[in-house]
Amino acid sequence: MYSHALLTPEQMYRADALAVAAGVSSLTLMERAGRAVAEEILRRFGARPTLVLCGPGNNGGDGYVVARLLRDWGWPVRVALLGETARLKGDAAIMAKRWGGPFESVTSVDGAGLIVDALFGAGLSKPLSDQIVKLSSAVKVPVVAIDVPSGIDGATGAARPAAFRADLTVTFFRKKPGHVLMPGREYCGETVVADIGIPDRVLDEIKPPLMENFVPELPQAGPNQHKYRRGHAVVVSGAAHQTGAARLAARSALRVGAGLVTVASPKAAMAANEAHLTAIMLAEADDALALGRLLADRRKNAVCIGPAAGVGAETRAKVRAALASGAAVVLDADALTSFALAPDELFEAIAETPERAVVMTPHEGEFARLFKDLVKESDSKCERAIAAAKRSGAVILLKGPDSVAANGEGGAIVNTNAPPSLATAGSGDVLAGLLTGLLAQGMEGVGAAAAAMWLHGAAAGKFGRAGLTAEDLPDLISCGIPQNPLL
Ligand SMILES: NC(=O)C1=CN([C@@H]2O[C@H](COP(=O)(O)OP(=O)(O)OC[C@H]3O[C@@H](n4cnc5c(N)ncnc54)[C@H](O)[C@@H]3O)[C@@H](O)[C@H]2O)[C@@H](O)CC1
Ligand SMILES: [K+]
Repeated sequence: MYSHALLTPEQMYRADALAVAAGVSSLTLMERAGRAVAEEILRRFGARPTLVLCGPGNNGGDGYVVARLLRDWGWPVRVALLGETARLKGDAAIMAKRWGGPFESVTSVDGAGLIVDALFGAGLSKPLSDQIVKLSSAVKVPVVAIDVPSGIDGATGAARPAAFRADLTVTFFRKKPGHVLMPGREYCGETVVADIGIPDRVLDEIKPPLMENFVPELPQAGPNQHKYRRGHAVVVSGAAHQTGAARLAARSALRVGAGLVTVASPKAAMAANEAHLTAIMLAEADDALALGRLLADRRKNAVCIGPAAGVGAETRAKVRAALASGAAVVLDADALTSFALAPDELFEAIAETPERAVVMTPHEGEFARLFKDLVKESDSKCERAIAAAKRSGAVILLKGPDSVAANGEGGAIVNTNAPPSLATAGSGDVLAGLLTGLLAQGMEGVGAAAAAMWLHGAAAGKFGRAGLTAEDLPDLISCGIPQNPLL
């Protein structure tokens, strides 16, 4: 159940402690951790002069194990220690003794063909010293980081100045948020999760609420399926010269399996929409009142508003009409910005019908407009999204290379399959459409958000060459949606 879980450093300490309580000694965990790192190194690199940089805590302890094993396997290994051997404690002191070789001070990386970064892991608590900053800036050879690259916050992915840039990071039991959130993910290079014998059942006690790439079961059309049972999605069109975004969203909703999709268009944009739509239906809804009337038909069970909707009172009124309809609502782009001066009005309107799903899909700029005080550097992207979900009563899909979907109960899913090619005009409209299509098929909010961002990334990944445009994306969804795309 917790195969996709992410553990904060605190939760990882707890997992270690529960494993120890269950009879695995902490020294055994350290030996296995170091062995796992050494084996991953052996798998990727030929023997070469290796410098293991060891810090004062247990991350350094893992480093001594790596040094001993590589040396025993015939590698030329040096160990540099930050601090003094006399001050080492517990398991790290034991492993330093078992290394049995000389200790250098941490002054230079000259002569090394590979660096093992065992300076700081979960225990990083302050900025890197000038001495370490100088050292990390001088590294020109491959770096293998133990647990996390030194200088990266395992809980948030934040990078201290001159954090180590690893080619490979080996962590233990489960990834930490810092391995998947930016910029941490970039500093980790390839991340490998090693099994060090912590039993999975410790997670039943910890109940980690954060996950990576978790996609719930997707809706499937059965043999007796009828289009009216697959939901009816409505996408609100922008003005006459701003209709493309809504059509991209509408096409995506249809591709992802909504039974019917209607574009609700202002009168002046009818001709433009009509000229471009075939399988997707078109209905005139010139103002909020008309949109409310259209949505009074309860078979229309999911609405998307925001893509090129325009910023202002008209969009605010349409958002209120969508929220009052009782349908699931996706609020994107201009629908969010329209409430920048009065976010509480939006949250109050959401609170009026708490039983239906509302999902907001802000990028960082839109997020900052609605949740100014939640933009704190010390908080992880997951914490910010969860806090925003709690305040707004909506599921928050906070977009970026590390999109996060969070609900008000404190759960969050980080998506890591999105290639950089998704940073293209209209890509967000497709995401909003996928989400609307999944909600129309009855998925609950955070599940639909997780599935939409995963399918979005997977579609872009399938394109597999330069030149991806948002128009390509809906058709790449059509390659069949497996029951669980991660299997
Ligand atoms: N039983 C366990 O808890 C296990 C822990 N393991 C390893 O243990 C690590 C955690 O060990 P620790 O909790 O000892 O933490 P660390 O080894 O990450 O660092 C803690 C030490 O570094 C100092 N420190 C922190 N930031 C500093 C900075 N910027 N400049 C100078 N000194 C700084 C702290 O004062 C403390 O002495 C994990 O990352 C993992 O590598 C593994 O051996 C697996 C088992
Ligand atoms: K490290």
